[in-house]
Amino acid sequence: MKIPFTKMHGLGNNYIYIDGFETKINEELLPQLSQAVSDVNTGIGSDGLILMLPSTNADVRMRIFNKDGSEAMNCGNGLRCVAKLAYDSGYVPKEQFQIEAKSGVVEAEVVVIDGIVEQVTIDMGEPILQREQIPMVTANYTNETVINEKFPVGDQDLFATAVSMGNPHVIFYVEDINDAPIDTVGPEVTSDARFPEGVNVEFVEVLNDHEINFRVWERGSGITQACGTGACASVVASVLNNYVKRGESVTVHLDGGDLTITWEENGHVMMKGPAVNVAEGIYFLKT
Ligand SMILES: N[C@@H](CCC[C@H](N)C(=O)O)C(=O)O
Repeated sequence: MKIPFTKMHGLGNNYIYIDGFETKINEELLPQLSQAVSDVNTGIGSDGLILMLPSTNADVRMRIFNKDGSEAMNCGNGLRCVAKLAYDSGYVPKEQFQIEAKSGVVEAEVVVIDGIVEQVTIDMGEPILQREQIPMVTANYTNETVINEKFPVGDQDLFATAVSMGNPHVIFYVEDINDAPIDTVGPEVTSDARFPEGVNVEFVEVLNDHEINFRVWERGSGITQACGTGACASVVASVLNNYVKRGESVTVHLDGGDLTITWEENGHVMMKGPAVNVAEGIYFLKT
């Protein structure tokens, strides 16, 4: 089967995008297709697969599969790229519109320069802070929320803040982002039994009350250059830990560039950043 695709990235977090308005793929093949296209040696090379689809309750719908084939509930960088793809390809001929993800419907606004979308703002909605909804399981806990809570990993006592942006995130603060134990703690914590659905693992260095450094080990994909939902969760965590202020914008420096995130007074998290086309082509799926 020949599958037309667009490769896009948001700050280096790159996915293979398939236009599901045009191309219909058997549902059961999607996990294996994500694994196959993501492989840099035998596929195209990506952090996973994203489908842009018609929606019955929004203007367009996104489905996201990680590199390992697991389907995720949400993807911040993916939402910005789907917004660009939907607008640039003419499916959604307006600058403000709605995108449906598995985690719910969000509002998108595109910034168009010379007819092409360059930046996208997404209203990511309200974070989920209740432990059991993240979901995180802890024996005999006293607090409903998980803010700077002792979290032993091996022989170390780390301190965790947990936030869901429709998908689960755990944030650890470090003195220097360059020393973040991303390739040891990342893979260990992502499948820790305390997170029954797994978790995206983030390290944050606070630079000042408007800027943080950020690195991520993504559930299902490993180290990526950026994670939009993770950046949002990290700003929420940084408000909860009194490092930055609610209602003020924070620049998140990720490996692939910067995102501007604000946890608004009304409870919604706003994310603004770029969406970029890389290539178009045909993938040959062996069935
Ligand atoms: N890169 C994404 C998040 C993708 C899904 C995540 N790995 C999960 O399993 O929840 C983003 O930009 O938010």
